[in-house]
Amino acid sequence: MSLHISAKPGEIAETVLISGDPLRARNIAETMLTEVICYNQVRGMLGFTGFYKGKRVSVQGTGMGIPSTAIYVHEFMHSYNVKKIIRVGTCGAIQPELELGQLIIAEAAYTDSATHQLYFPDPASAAPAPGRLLEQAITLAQQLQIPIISGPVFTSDLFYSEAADRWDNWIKKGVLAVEMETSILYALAAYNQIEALSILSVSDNIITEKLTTAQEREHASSEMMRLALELA
Ligand SMILES: O=P(O)(O)O[C@H]1O[C@H](CO)[C@@H](O)[C@H]1O
Ligand SMILES: O=c1cc[nH]c(=O)[nH]1
Repeated sequence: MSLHISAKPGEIAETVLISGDPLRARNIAETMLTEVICYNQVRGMLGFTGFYKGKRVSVQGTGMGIPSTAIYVHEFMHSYNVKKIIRVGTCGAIQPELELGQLIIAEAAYTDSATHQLYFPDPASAAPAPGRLLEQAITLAQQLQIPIISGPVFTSDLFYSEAADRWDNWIKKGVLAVEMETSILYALAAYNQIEALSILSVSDNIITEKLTTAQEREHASSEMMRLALELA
């Protein structure tokens, strides 16, 4: 047991899918896994372990943002010996051509978060996806004929921005989308030499102002979940 996860030793698999939304974690467990156990309900951050095509995998809600995600990623690595973490999240696209539901594989994550700068002091550099999951996911998506695009994302501490020009520089740099967890996942995973990847589904386009509902975000894209589970 760790402070925020009540799983007994051995109850969490070596590969964990994480999602900001704990109800998305439950949805993945209920619809895609067999022989499921719920190993965590502490603070409502649901965690489940089950099997996908015979392979043991866990899925855990982390809550929103860098500080909350850092707690779960730390406890997975240091208390449960987790070796691969795959984020299945939603994001707001900042390139106008990106449609709702488009899957993005985060090659790297920029951020202006001060927490992240404890690991990556240069805010102009992006944290790359650590390990081989990135190239494996791109190959697998081609084999499974799941349309994806890969590129950099931006991890923000703010969901709502008051500044109208907040994204201008990042749009010019070719950043595809904004979300709130990937940079710390990549930084902590690299620091501890484990593998990590974020697969994101576009839930809104900040430029065109197209939106999905909260319920659609809970269920997100079934192709994203399939790609993540095949990768696991
Ligand atoms: O869908 P999830 O995984 O929660 O990810 C995105 O959605 C939340 C904001 O609505 C933030 O956590 C952001 O990163
Ligand atoms: O962080 C996020 C996630 C989804 N959509 C956004 O606009 N921002």
